[in-house]
Amino acid sequence: MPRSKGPAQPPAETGPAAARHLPEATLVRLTQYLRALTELRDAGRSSASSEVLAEAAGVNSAILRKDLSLLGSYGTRGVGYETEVLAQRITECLGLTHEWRVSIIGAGNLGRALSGYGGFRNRGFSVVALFDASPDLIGRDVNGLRVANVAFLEDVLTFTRTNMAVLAVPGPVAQELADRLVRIGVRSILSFAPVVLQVPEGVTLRKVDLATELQILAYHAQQAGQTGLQRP
Ligand SMILES: NC(=O)c1ccc[n+]([C@@H]2O[C@H](COP(=O)([O-])OP(=O)(O)OC[C@H]3O[C@@H](n4cnc5c(N)ncnc54)[C@H](O)[C@@H]3O)[C@@H](O)[C@H]2O)c1
Repeated sequence: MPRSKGPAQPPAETGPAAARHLPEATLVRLTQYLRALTELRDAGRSSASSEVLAEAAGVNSAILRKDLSLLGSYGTRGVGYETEVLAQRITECLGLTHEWRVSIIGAGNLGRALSGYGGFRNRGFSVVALFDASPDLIGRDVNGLRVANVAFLEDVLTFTRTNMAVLAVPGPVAQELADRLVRIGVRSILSFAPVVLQVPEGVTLRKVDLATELQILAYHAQQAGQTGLQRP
């Protein structure tokens, strides 16, 4: 892998949390604790009990205490957790003290919407490039980014020091693009393409499928006795 030419990688995490792999469900909840801590801190709370924090995050307080103990954070009896200190601890654990430079491949409906989403930047993710293959889109200004020609993917990824990529392209081209990303040294890929992608060890691939989420919702709705309209 061309490490000298490829995109920048943040330094490996150090410290206690780096030594272990946290369970996926814990990682999801850590992002919820971080959001809750930020809200509590902005509201002037310098500390919060596990119950208050759990309620703000929408989780069970026993689970919260267990999750935070995995980070070595136990809180203080009678005081709870210091919001600033805990927010910093979670930020470090999630790797959010590093700069994450995200390129989006595919400037269609989804890619354009994602590139304009303001919530990435204030969580530490900068969208640095947007690519497409269509002559109708290449060169167009989208949310302050000029759509780059995917033919120059490797050069632009290197130039922009991209270390995370989002695939918002049709399924049939997704694997080839994932392979190109991996070859240039991108190790974190989020795919919206409705296909199974293969990546080598050491590359983290996450897939988002809103249809699956809706199907799970439908299951729960049905279990709760709700019914949709009968499909024709
Ligand atoms: N996972 C989900 O929940 C979810 C939701 C919506 C869409 N999708 C999927 O996301 C993808 C994008 O959806 P959309 O609605 O934006 O589609 P779209 O057709 O609007 O956009 C796709 C874009 O990809 C570009 N493209 C095609 N081949 C390319 C290549 N080789 N390199 C770079 N760009 C290329 C096209 O020119 C187009 O602009 C589709 O695969 C769709 O099925 C997933």
